[in-house]
Formats: sequence, C-alpha cells, structure tokens
Amino acid sequence: MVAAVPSSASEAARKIVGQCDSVPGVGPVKSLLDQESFDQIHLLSDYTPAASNEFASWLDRKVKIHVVAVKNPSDHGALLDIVRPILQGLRRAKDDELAFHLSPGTPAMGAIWILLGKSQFPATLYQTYNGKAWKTEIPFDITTDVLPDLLREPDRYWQHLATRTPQEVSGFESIVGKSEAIKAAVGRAQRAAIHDVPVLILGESGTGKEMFAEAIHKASHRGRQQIVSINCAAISRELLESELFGHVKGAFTGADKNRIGAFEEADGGTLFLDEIGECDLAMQAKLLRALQPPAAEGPCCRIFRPVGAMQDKKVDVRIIAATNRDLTKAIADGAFREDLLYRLSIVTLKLPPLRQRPEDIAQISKTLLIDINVRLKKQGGPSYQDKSISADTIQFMQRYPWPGNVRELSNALVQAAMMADSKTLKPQDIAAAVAEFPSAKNDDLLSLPLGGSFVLESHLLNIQRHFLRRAMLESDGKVTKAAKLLGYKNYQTLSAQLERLGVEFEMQSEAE
Ligand SMILES: Nc1ncnc2c1ncn2[C@@H]1O[C@H](COP(=O)(O)OP(=O)(O)OP(=O)(O)O)[C@@H](O)[C@H]1O
Repeated sequence: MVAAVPSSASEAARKIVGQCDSVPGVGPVKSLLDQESFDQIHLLSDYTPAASNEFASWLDRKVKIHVVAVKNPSDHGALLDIVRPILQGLRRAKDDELAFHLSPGTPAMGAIWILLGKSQFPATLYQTYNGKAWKTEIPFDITTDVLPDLLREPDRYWQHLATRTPQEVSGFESIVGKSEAIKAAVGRAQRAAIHDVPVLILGESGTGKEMFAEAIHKASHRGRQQIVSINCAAISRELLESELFGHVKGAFTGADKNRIGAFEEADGGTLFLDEIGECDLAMQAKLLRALQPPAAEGPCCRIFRPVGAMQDKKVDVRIIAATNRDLTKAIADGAFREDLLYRLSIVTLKLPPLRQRPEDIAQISKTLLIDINVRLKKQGGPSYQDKSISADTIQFMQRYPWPGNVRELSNALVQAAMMADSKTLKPQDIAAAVAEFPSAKNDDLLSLPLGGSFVLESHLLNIQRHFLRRAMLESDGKVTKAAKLLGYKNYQTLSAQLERLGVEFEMQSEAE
C-alpha cells in the first residue's frame, strides 16, 4: 500500500494527524489502518526523518512501514519519479493488489494516485472522513475511455512536439531527418512513448520502423529496462510460440530444459514484434490472449502460458508491433484478426517512405557515409580513401524513388563507396550501385525457378520496370533522353509506360 502523511509541518506526529482530520481524532492514515490491514505500507513524508519515524511507529508497530522522503509534496513530476520505481518493485515482487489512500497529503498526491491507480498501476482507492474509511469507486478507465481519444486528437502540445527535429527530442537522436513528415512522425512517437500503451508502426520496408520502436522504448519510462525484438516472419511457425512464451522441459522433442521466452525476458520493459502481419492465425489467437489484460490490471499486464506448462505466467510488458503489410486488406482477406489489430493499435504511427521526403536525403546520406567510411577503412586499411558526396549527386539521389527506402539508400552508399574511383561520389556511382542490386541482376532474372509463385507475365513486367528505372536514372530524369536509351520513338511512349507500370520518378526539365 502507498499512503501519504499530511504535509503541513509540525513538531509532534500525533498533533499533526489530529490537525489534519476534519474533526479532532486520529487522522486519515491511522483511521484507515484501524479498519483495513496491509502487508506493507509506504508512507510519503516531507517531515524530518525523526518526526516521520515517530509518526510511523505511532501508526502501527505490527506492519512494516517504509518511510519515503519527499522534498516537495506539491511537485507532480517529482512525486511521479519517486513513486513509480516503488510501485514497479512492489508489482514485480508480488501479485498482491496495490492500494492508494487519497485523503491525506496534497492535491498533487491525490491526482497522482488517481492517475496511476486508474492506468499503469491498477489499485484499490481508499478515502477516509470523520474517522471512517471506505473503498472509493471512480467509474472511469483512462486507457479505454480517455487515452484513445486523447491520442487521436491533435492538440497544441502535440503540434509543438511536431516542430522539433529528431535530434532535439530525447531518445530519438539516432533518427536522421528534418522534413515536416519526419518531424510529425517523431512528435507523434514521442507522445506515444510517454503513455504505457501498445503502438503499431506501419510503413514500407526500410523506412525505420525498428529504429522508431527503439526510440519510443528509450523515451518511455521503461527506457532503462530491456527492449526485446522478435521478427515474427524470420522464425518458423513451430518455434515462434516457444520464442515468445518460452517452454518447459519435455514440451517437445529437443526441449531438454526449461527456457524463458521473449515476454518474460522483456518483463518491466518492451517487446518489439516486427513483421506482426506475417503471424499465422493460430499464433494470432495466442497473442491475442496475452494482449488482453484482465480488467483489474494495467494496460501492460500480460498473461500467457509457456509451451507445455500447466500454469500461466504474468508479466508487465509494453508491446510495440510493426508491419509493412496492409492489415486492413489482410483482415478483409481473413488473414489477420480484427480484434488483434484493435489490441495492437491503441496508437498507430505511419512512417513516410523516403520518396515523400527527398529533403532528408542529403542529411541521411552524409550521416550514413560517416559510418560507412569508418567501417570500410577498418576493412580496407589505409588504402581506403574517405568518400564524400557532391551536390549534384545529392540532387540525383533526390530524384530516385528508393523503393527500399533508407535501407536501400544505405546499401547503395556502401556499394558506391567501395567501387568509386574518385573521393567524391558521382551520380553514376550511385546509379551503378542501385542498378546492381541482386533483384536487378540478369542472372537472377533469367534463372528464377519456375513453378510455385512464378508467373511469366508478372515477371516480364518487373523486368520492364527495372529497365525503365535504369533509363530514367542514367538520363538524369530527362524523359526524352531516357526514351532514346530504351529505343522508344518518343517520350510520350515512355511516359505512358511509366504510368502503366507504376514506376514513380521525378522528371526533370529537358532544358537543364
Ligand atoms: N531516419 C533514419 N535515419 C537514419 N537511419 C535510418 C533512418 N531510417 C532508417 N534508417 C536505417 O535504415 C535501415 C532500416 O531501418 P529499419 O530496420 O528500422 O527499417 P524497417 O522499417 O524496420 O525495415 P523492415 O520493414 O524491412 O524491417 C537501418 O539500418 C536504419 O538504421
């Protein structure tokens, strides 16, 4: 239990308690202890240690009372900092219920108890008056009644956050970019970070979903605990259940000892479920069970059963999930459960593809190149010359659509830095690098295995797309020149093909 002693200064504990009640008597804390019993009590006090201890021993000698020193009992932030670790410790150590006493202490203390008791640390709330104590009901649920609306509605605070670059936001420093789109994403992510609710990150491959998940974790109050990542697509269906929930010895062939899973490993911290859209329906049902906290528990209470175990386990884990799949379509196709999406997406964050924020390309490329130079120098020794990027190369890169987003940009820079002859990377170095990616290699294109998902017509369309992109790159975005390179009679034929095949490319004026 966490209780608060009155904050007004006084010399004698007994006198203070008497003063604080509405009628002379034993005071709110003692009133409660006379009627209810608790395993342990945490008593917040701004008295001197001697006065606090005297007060504690007068209250009750049978129960363990921890006196917690508070400097300013009206400072909401300081109070939160003090009580959160205590509550986390209590909850981890025991399954018992928490209780908060609302009557003693300052209005700030009362506000903190109600907020925490109704969200992260579900608790029984007590009040006392005229020497009587009772459990008080406050019929609202912050996580389901208030939070979703609060997070959906843009407010002034959010708009303020959305004006800052990632470098200015604590926890998000490793994310590079200064476009409006990235600032808005960081603002929203930071806002999500401070609430202890599930976040679903959507975005094409390579847009930085994992980076954002890590930043949200770092910026949250769980930041000092672990973030555990599981890629749901990379692990076989059979193993995923055991990876997530653990297993007991003998649960299946090869299970020669008990093993804890990612949920348990992430206890107190965050579990990042990457590529959640790839989980099969059986696994989704199991996840759904773990993601439904019982009504009396906080939003991060997870109950699950390790494979082969006879009993459930309970942990405190925040979930961040990510996918590049269109989950609405997957639901319509019967491949994804709507109730699971609802659980995962209390907050959703959609990351913009790189082609929608070309203004970030210069900063991202320069930052990536610093690391690439260090890495290649280590590998290649003194013979490697540090590379830089010229302004016309940046302009060229801003016109390329980067279907693989920042990951493709990073791969292209590594390849260009390794292969380029001069110290400054030229447009043709980047063009050669992107044209050389494995999917574009002639050998791969011609030796693709037949059968399975192979359809000749769609394969030929991909080959066409590849050559259209290459021509646009080699002609610097000029359609007439690109049309000539492809053997088309005029640029209109090329424009029509680009549109038909959905190849996005920023065209340049022919005069340049
Ligand atoms: N804004 C950014 N600033 C710096 N690096 C970035 C940024 N966005 C992505 N990256 C880099 O791009 C690569 C891909 O990022 P990440 O793995 O987070 O993407 P993802 O969306 O999770 O990809 P996937 O869907 O394929 O798993 C990483 O190396 C990451 O460091």
